Formats: sequence, structure tokens, C-alpha cells
Amino acid sequence: MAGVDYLADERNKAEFDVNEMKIVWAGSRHAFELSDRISRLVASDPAFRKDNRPMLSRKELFKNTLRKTAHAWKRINELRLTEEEANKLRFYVDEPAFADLHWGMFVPAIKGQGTDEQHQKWLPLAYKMQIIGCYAQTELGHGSNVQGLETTATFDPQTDEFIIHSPTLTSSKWWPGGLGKVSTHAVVYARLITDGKDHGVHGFIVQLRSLDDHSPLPGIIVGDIGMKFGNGAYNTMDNGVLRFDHVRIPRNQMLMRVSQVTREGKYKQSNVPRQLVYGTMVYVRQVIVSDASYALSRAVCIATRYSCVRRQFGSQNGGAETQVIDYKTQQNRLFPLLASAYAFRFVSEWLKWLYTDVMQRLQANDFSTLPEAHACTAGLKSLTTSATADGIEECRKLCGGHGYLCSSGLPELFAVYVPACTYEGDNTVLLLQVARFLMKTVSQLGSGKKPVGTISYMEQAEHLMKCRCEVQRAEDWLKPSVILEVFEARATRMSVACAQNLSKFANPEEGFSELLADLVEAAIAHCQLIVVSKFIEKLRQDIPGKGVKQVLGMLCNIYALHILHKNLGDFVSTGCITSKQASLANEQLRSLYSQVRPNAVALVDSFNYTDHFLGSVLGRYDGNVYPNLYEEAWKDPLNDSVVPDGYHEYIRPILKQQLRTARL
Ligand SMILES: CCCCCCCC/C=C\CCCC(=O)SCCNC(=O)CCNC(=O)[C@H](O)C(C)(C)COP(=O)(O)OP(=O)(O)OC[C@H]1O[C@@H](n2cnc3c(N)ncnc32)[C@H](O)[C@@H]1OP(=O)(O)O
Ligand SMILES: Cc1cc2nc3c(=O)[nH]c(=O)nc-3n(C[C@H](O)[C@H](O)[C@H](O)COP(=O)(O)OP(=O)(O)OC[C@H]3O[C@@H](n4cnc5c(N)ncnc54)[C@H](O)[C@@H]3O)c2cc1C
Repeated sequence: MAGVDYLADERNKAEFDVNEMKIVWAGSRHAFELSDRISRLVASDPAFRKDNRPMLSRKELFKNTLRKTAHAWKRINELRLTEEEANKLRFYVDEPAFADLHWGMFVPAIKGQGTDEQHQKWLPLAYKMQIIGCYAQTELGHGSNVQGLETTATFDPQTDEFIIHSPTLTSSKWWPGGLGKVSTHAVVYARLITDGKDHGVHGFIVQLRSLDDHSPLPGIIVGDIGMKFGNGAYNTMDNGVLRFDHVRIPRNQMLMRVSQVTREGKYKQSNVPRQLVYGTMVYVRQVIVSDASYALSRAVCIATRYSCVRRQFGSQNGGAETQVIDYKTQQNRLFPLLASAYAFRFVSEWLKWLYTDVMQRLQANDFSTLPEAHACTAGLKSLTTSATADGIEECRKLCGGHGYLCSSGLPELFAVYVPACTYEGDNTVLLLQVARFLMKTVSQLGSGKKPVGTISYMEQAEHLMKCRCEVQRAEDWLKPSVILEVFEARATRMSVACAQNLSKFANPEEGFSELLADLVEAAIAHCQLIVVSKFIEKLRQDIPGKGVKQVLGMLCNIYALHILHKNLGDFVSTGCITSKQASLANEQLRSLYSQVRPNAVALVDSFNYTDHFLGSVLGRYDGNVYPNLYEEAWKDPLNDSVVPDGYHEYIRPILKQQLRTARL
């Protein structure tokens, strides 16, 4: 029945103003209106259809992506979209493509590491897509260890050129998105060698393919690295392999903001930290945190709507069965994910602010906040992507058997999303960067150097090491000051314990290696504290709209108390809370689930996702799941004929043989 809203009752239960919540989710009225307009534009354009992706072969899939990307670019130009609008359009097209790396890494690498002159030369070409670029850093033999890269860029003073070379098989560039089949250019990371001296890894702009016929330039071997996890999914992207055989580029194609090579071959470093060479990664990690909130909210939206539609058991006198969302087990799995989606949204807004602030400071040669920005982007990228990947998979299970169908949208979402735990820095490797930052901070306590920003809580280390949680009743867990202190105490105690254990080793690096697992846990505790504290900060702001702040308060408490419940070992063993207080937290959590329950569908409606973007029969806005699921099944190519291809070759002979055997 078209037009019936099967979730209307659920929507009527909401205790807050959904339209105001949509604005909170989007970040501002402007952001909401822009996002709403662009999402509808994409949804209404048949060229952006995506429901056939799992059925396509790799070649068809890739060509389809090329077609869509070209169409998107055409629409961006026809409609004269702003950069913000164009980014939203690409987001709602929802198909990983070479353009992500062009706009997301190639352009930012030139902007961040290039000189004014290089900006003038390359950015106009890139902005008009007259060249298409990728970010070629990772190699077959090294990804995490950037300092271990092997590609060389040797300066030749005779010709004023660099010679880019892949000396070994393991030095082949391997993974860069957009490289395999599309990019004409790349920012290539290679060891800079002048006068026989190795100056470490630097970025170089290298042309890879002819701008006339797209063939690889002399000395370049380039191709796709092959099928990846899942059908459809990330296989729309041409992750590539690239080898150089003494390829020459002009000297002015080394990105020279951080350091320069003069005409004479002299290496000079600007008065900026060498880590700025890693600046593009910091930028993208911050974007990835924001993307985590979108990916998780999408899965949660599907699982929440479907959990209201789906009924199992509990029928009384022939009445309706129980909606599965009313089972406390379902709530205990689903509502913390709903809360996490909101928590990640708010922490990503803050992280974007932090990043912008750091960039402004860098312009004024103030590098003081760079270490914190690195630790926060690395740590939050790791925390949010791991939680999101696990959360999407949990949402699939929350949808029971139907969640395993491609038409639920969840298998593809998981397959596309899960590499986020690896790309842009393996999550464990990134947490270890946070741990280094924490150990440095602890070692400086009492030295007069004040910890600032997200680590400023360590200034109270003396208090946090011995404070006792004051919770006596379940409601006490609703006080933000109580939650904050407990999370700060846990993070401090775990970091200090690691530092104390480290100090027992004569060689600090040996100690660090031995304690890696504990260090990762301390880093996670610190990152979870950041997420909790940014949610609490958000609630201190003026948030208009009936009931909006109240329901966000519930989600904030669910996020914090669920983390506490899942990590009870940490909180209890460090003496931050007692086991009695732990059970009071659990009691409060159950009560919060009941309070959120009537608001669940409205909370996912607030994401304002179109059915096109969700791409899920189970998550349809109107909740009309079964007829559509049924109809969807018949679209499968296997159902094109009643008797399958292969019947005569393979099924019939078996049946006949069985008949003969039966007669014997
Ligand atoms: C519209 C936008 C769309 C965006 C597109 C989004 C999605 C696209 C999809 C996929 C893209 C995927 C792209 C990639 O994967 S690109 C490759 C990414 N690779 C990595 O992330 C590699 C990870 N490794 C590293 O970053 C480094 O090797 C390291 C692990 C950080 C170690 O580096 P190094 O050995 O040099 O450093 P040390 O550990 O010795 O530390 C020395 C000091 O430097 C500080 N440091 C390290 N990194 C940074 C940084 N980025 N910024 C600032 N400071 C940094 C570190 O803390 C040490 O400081 P100290 O004070 O202790 O000396
Ligand atoms: C889909 C996808 C897209 C990508 N796109 C790009 C791109 O556009 N450009 C680009 O340059 N690269 C790209 N990459 C590469 C990506 O950045 C790397 O794969 C990533 O940085 C991880 O590095 P690795 O593969 O070397 O992992 P490894 O470092 O080999 O990790 C293997 C295991 O070792 C562990 N490990 C490694 N070092 C340590 C340590 N010091 N301590 C403890 N444990 C450790 C890790 O935790 C992990 O469990 C992409 C990768 C993927 C999957």
C-alpha cells in the first residue's frame, strides 16, 4: 500500500522536536538545508541509482563508477555548486571513487605541503580536474612505517631534476586509491637523496599518465591491485600498484613548504616541524572521524526502524507479537550504538574546530598545538572507526536473517567501511601514537610544563589518583561531574600505571615494546574520555527545541555508562568505582533505555537520510518492509528464468542417476 507510514505510531511517540534535532545533527540550519537539498537532488537522479551494485562484475562496476563520477562532475558544474555542496553531492552519491582521493588527499597534500608558487601552478589544474591525482605513499613492503619507505627521489644537479625510482619489489607503491586506472598525477612519497645523503621521506608531484591518451609515461608501470573484500563495496575504487624506473621530474615538483632543495642541490629545512610532511594524514583522519558518525548512524537507522517493524513472540490472545525493539537485549545492543553515532557527530565537530585552529596557528608559525592535534586525530580516528565497523556488524545481527541480505544495505556498508580501521593508519599503530603522547605528558608532570587542551585533566593527577566516586544511588550516575571525574580518574590511573611500569625498564623503547597492550588500553581510555567530555560540553551549549536537550542528555549518559559497563575491569581494578557502584550504573542504564525507547525512531529520523542514501529495504522510511523485501527477491538475476541455467548439464543428470539408483 503506497503512502502508508507503518512507523507513524513510533513517530507519534517522540518527546522532542525532530526538526530541531535535524539541525543539531547537521551542525547548523545552513548545514541542514544544504544537506537536505543535495541529498534530494542525488536521490531523484536516476543516474545515481545504486541498488544493482552487488550484481555487477568488477569491470561493469568500475565503469559504472566512472559514469557516475563524470555525471556528478557535470552536475556540479551545471549547477555551479560550491565546494561544500560538491562535497555533499559526492557524499550522497555514496560510491567510493577516485575523486575521493583527488579532492580528499591530492589537493590537500599540495595545499598543505606546497609553496605559493606550486599552489598557483597545480591547484587551478586540479580544481578544474584537468589533472586527476592520488596520494601514493604506501608500498608493498611498508605502510604503517612511513620512515621505512624505499622509493627514492635522487637529485641530479646536472639536469636540475629528481630521479624517482623503485629500487626493489617491496618499494612498489601499493594501495593508493584512484591510482590503478584513473590518476594522471600522484603525490608520491619518496626518500629524498641529495649528494648521496638520505634526508628521509618527502612528497613529489609526479605525472603518471599521458594527458592525451592516458597511457603510462615512460618508466612507469601502473595497474590495479585486484579485487577486495565484498561484492561491489570498495571494488568501485581502483586501488593501484606503481613502479618507477628512473623517472625524471623537474626540481620544482618536490613539495617545498617544509623543506627545499636548491638549484645547487643543497637541502634546506624551513623553520617548521618535519611532521608537517604528514599533514595530509592529520587532515584526512579528522574527516574520517566525521564519516564514522555518518556510517554508524546509517546502520543504526536501518536497525532501529526494522527493530520496530519486526515482531517475534509474545502474542497475547492472538494479538500482535512483541516488536523486537522492546526486548531489553535488543535495546542494550542498539541504543549504545545510537548514542555512539551522536557522540561521534559531536566529537567530530569539535575535532574539525581543533584542526582549523591548528591550521590558523601554523600560519602564524605557532606549532605548539600540533602534538595534541596529532594525538587527537590519530586516537579518535582509531576509536571511532573500530566502534563503527563493529557497530555496523552488530546492526546486521540486530536485523536477524534479513540483515544478511544485500537488500538490507548492511553487508555492503560493512564491506565498504571496515578498511577504515586500516587505511589512514592502522588503528593499533595510531593508538600507540596516543600512548607515546600520554607517556610524555605523564613524564612531564611536576616539571612546570602544564598539560593543555584534552590532556589538561592530568594537571589534577594527584587528586585523580586517589579520588573516590561519590555515587550512592543509581540517579547519581546522571551527574556530568561524576561521570567526568570517573573517566578522568580511570584514564589518569591507567596512564600513570603504564608510566610506572615503563620506568622499571633500563631501556625505555624496550619497555614500550613490552607494554604495548597496556599502552593501547590506556590510549583507548583517554580517547573515550575525550568523546564523553565533548558530548557533555555540547550539552552545556544552548540547544533550542522542545525536549531536544533532554533526549541528548539521555544519549550522553547511555554512551558514558555503556562504556563504563563494557570496561568495568578498568574502572574497578583501578579503584575508580566499587562493584556496588558498577551495578548502580547498570540499573541507571536500564532506566535510560526505557526513556529513549519512545524516541528511538525519531532519533534516527533526525539523521534526515533519504531512502536512496540508506539503500536498505529494512530501513525504509515508511517501514513497509515485507512487500518490498518480497519484491526485491524477484529482481535477482537467478530468478530471470524459472528453470536455472545449468539445469540440463548438472541437475538433471544427478536426478536421473538417483532415479536409476532408486530402481536398483
Ligand atoms: C572530502 C574528504 C574526503 C577524504 C577521503 C576520505 C577517505 C579516503 C579513503 C581512503 C584513504 C586512505 C589513504 C591512506 O591510507 S594514505 C596512507 C596513510 N598511511 C598512514 O597513515 C601511515 C601511518 N603511519 C604514520 O603516520 C607514521 O609512520 C607514524 C606511525 C605516525 C610514525 O611516524 P614516525 O616514525 O615518523 O614518527 P615517530 O613515531 O618516531 O614520531 C616522531 C614524532 O612525530 C610525531 N608525529 C608523528 N606523526 C605526526 C603527525 N601526523 N603530525 C604531527 N606529529 C606527528 C610523533 O608524535 C613524535 O613526536 P614526539 O614529540 O614524540 O617526538
Ligand atoms: C582500502 C584501502 C585504501 C587505501 N588507500 C591508500 C591510499 O590512497 N594511499 C596510500 O598511500 N595508502 C593507502 N592505503 C594503505 C594504508 O594506508 C595502509 O594499509 C595502512 O596505513 C596500514 O599499513 P600496513 O598495510 O602496512 O599495515 P601493517 O603495518 O603491515 O599492519 C599489519 C599488522 O601489524 C600491526 N603493527 C604494525 N606496526 C606495529 C607496531 N609498531 N606496533 C604494533 N603493531 C604493529 C598492525 O596493528 C596490524 O595488525 C589503503 C589501504 C586500504 C586497505
